[in-house]
Amino acid sequence: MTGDHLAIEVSRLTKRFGDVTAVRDLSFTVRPGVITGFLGPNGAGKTTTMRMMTGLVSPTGGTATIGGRTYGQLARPSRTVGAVFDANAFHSGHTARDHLRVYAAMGGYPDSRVTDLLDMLGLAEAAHRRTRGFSTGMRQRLNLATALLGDPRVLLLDEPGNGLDPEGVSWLRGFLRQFADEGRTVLISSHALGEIQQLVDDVVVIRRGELVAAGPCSQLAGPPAVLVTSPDAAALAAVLTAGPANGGPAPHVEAAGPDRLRVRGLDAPGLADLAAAHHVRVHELVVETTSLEELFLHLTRDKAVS
Ligand SMILES: Nc1ncnc2c1ncn2[C@@H]1O[C@H](COP(=O)(O)OP(=O)(O)OP(=O)(O)O)[C@@H](O)[C@H]1O
Repeated sequence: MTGDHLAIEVSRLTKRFGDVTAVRDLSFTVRPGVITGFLGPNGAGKTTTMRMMTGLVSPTGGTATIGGRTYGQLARPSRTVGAVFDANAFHSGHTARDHLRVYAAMGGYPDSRVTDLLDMLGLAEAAHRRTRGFSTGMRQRLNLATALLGDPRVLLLDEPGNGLDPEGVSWLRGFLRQFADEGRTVLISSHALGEIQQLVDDVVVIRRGELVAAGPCSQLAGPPAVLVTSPDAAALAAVLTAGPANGGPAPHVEAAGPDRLRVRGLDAPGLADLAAAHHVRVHELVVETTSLEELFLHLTRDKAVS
């Protein structure tokens, strides 16, 4: 199956609940083969959007399709899309195996699939324990197992990092990476960036139901800046702003302290070489990358109303 069959396409999606517009004219694409983070502050509309992707909520306007089809148009939806929404949606008296068997029976999947998934998600030893005693991490794994029953090619996870310990996050990262490396599509929502920053390749950022930014993290964050410390900072700034001898664009330079400059548009080796060529002393070079956290705060900050 080629990638396009696995892309999620959200087009002019809108959802109103009475007076509340939870999602407003939202459009973005989620591509297969990578992990996409769906980010936004609490109440931004992430869950509502994901519920519309899976037919649990019907849009007021627009469409959400998977491989060109709405959820309702998919022949066997659980073979295409697996979704995890609520970490606590278990019958507390059921064991992990019971829980999976109920869903397997509903989807028409064999018992052997239940056994395989319990193994695959590290739940084999807990298979006969009642879910009421499960930790958050175990609940998340069981939810994931449920979503994976149909061996779907698209996985939607709503706040999967919630309550996971570092080991759980690391396990989830490995699991999702493998899933994406097989060319499948992964969309995971979060309002807590720290939880998914190490996990995602692309991001879709929304705020108050509207798109704020979308694309690969590396592109959104922009090229890294280089912080250079030099006792000859003024001389270095002059050399830099004069631009390269070949007439190419000059890097952008700003003061970042008495002996420091922040330089964009020239990488650290280029900067060091240029300084050496002009006999300008350099004491320190630090490459500054914008973290997703900073980007997110910047993008979702409430702008002053003019
Ligand atoms: N069934 C509903 N009826 C009325 N309002 C709703 C309903 N579901 C969601 N909303 C409202 O829509 C808005 C978006 O909610 P949603 O749960 O989609 O946001 P979210 O980004 O997932 O938030 P969180 O990170 O807190 O889970 C909120 O204002 C919420 O109160």
